[in-house]
Amino acid sequence: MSTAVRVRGLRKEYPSQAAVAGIELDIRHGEVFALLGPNGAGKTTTVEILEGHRRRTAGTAEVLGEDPGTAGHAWRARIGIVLQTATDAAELTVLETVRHFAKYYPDPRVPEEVIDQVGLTEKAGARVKSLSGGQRRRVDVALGIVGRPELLFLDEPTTGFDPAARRQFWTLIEGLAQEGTTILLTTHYLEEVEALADRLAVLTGGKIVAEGTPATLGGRERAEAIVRWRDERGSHEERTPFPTKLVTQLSGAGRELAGLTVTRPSLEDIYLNLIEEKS
Ligand SMILES: Nc1ncnc2c1ncn2[C@@H]1O[C@H](COP(=O)(O)OP(=O)(O)OP(=O)(O)O)[C@@H](O)[C@H]1O
Repeated sequence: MSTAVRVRGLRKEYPSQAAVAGIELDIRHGEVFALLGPNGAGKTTTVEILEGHRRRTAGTAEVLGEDPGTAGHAWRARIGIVLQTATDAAELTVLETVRHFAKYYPDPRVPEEVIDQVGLTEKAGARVKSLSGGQRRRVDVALGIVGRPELLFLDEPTTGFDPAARRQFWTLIEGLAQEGTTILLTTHYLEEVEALADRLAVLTGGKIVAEGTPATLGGRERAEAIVRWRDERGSHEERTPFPTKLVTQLSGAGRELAGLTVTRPSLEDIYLNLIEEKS
């Protein structure tokens, strides 16, 4: 797989602080990559530089083979963007809005199909300004994908979605990924990362502090398991790298262990540890 996004030594300095303080990033074609980090970590700044919407102070960035700071219309037609702030509520209907945006692209998706994919078919004839916040966010997603982008930027795409809409959105993203779309996602939802991302990077204070797959981030796969059980002496908890061995010993000759659970740290546990260590 070749590289869709390549970033070296990326910096963005404001008079008061460095919002991005030297980032290296490689995202392969067809990959779903998540950027995570607390508020103010530099995620949106990074993504906006890669979209060509913000100038960098130093470093290099290559997105679909071009420098986003100087790339032109043809490049812009190959990327899709869902910004953090919702589309201005217009007088146009959902269908009119999606049709309007489709005209900017050389090979757009069929507007009605896109509206169906984001679950807004019943609202196709409604004015965008009459929609709820979560429904408007779905319009944003529709506008981000109508141009059939090779690379899709999603900045906190599911904020304001109800749980069912979020699941539906994940299915949509999985479908786009299967078609080969490269996706760069920022989100605060760890379960979203677990469901969608092939790889992720954690950003704090403008720096990448960890990178990996959801299963391996921060040594997650090597983390000790916690075994909990109860017996006549009370509740017990033991940490061990070998939970199967411990459970086998405890259960002896088939003895049933009351309240037995074996847990490993969740992605959220790992993430929160990383953030705490670095702050
Ligand atoms: N135009 C600006 N002028 C000065 N500082 C800015 C500007 N834009 C962003 N910053 C600062 O840069 C830092 C990074 O902001 P950024 O929006 O990239 O964070 P983020 O990780 O996307 O946060 P969130 O999760 O809240 O969206 C913040 O401290 C922010 O205050």
